[in-house]
Amino acid sequence: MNQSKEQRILNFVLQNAVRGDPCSVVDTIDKYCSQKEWAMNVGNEKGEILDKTVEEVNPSVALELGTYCGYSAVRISRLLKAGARLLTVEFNPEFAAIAKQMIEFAGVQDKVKLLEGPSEEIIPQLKKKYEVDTLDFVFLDHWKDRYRPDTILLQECNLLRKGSVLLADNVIFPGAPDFLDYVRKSPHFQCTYYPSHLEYMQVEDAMEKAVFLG
Ligand SMILES: O=c1[nH]cnc2c(O)c(F)c(-c3ccc(F)cc3)cc12
Ligand SMILES: [Mg+2]
Repeated sequence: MNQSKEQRILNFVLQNAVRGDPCSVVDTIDKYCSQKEWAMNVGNEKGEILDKTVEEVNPSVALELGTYCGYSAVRISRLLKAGARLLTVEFNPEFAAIAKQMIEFAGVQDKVKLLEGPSEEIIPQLKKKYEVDTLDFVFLDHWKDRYRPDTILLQECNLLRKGSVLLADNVIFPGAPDFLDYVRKSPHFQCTYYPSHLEYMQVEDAMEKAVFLG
């Protein structure tokens, strides 16, 4: 049976990146996806905005919604301090299987817990099943129609504390207008807009940072 694009990306990393070196994994995925096949990794330009936000927050507990091939899970976890952890949620089992191998090859498996299933089912389990108190950082990079409901669900589950930082990818393309409207109008969030470009393309995109005010 012929390979999926995601399997081709993983194979390229296994053959060309340095095992145990997260930066080489990130750079190798970017090389493949800019030169051979486009894929929906956050990419290097928006990835630098992600890096700066993670470094600023320096989270002990981080959540990612939308693992895909593991690019941003590797990118985020390479910046985490000793003992800090990233929980990453992926709905698609094929993507989750690729991401698991990507995370292990990068050598960040001790910092990353990959949770397979729909975000709306996993978020309510984080406190009891995954021993989360509150989240310091949340990267929203899954399905654009879930950004707003999952942000509300995180609040309902008391997973955000004063200062928790949400960072959302693709708020321009494909776009998450209801999410932007919600966080920008809410008195509980302080928002910042970061214009950028769609990964590997000269198409406008942006990221939105929303700090929970309690
Ligand atoms: O579904 C997505 N989840 C998370 N991130 C995405 C992304 O960064 C994209 F560019 C895109 C995308 C897909 C097709 C296009 F033509 C343009 C952007 C989709 C997603
Ligand atoms: Mg994205």
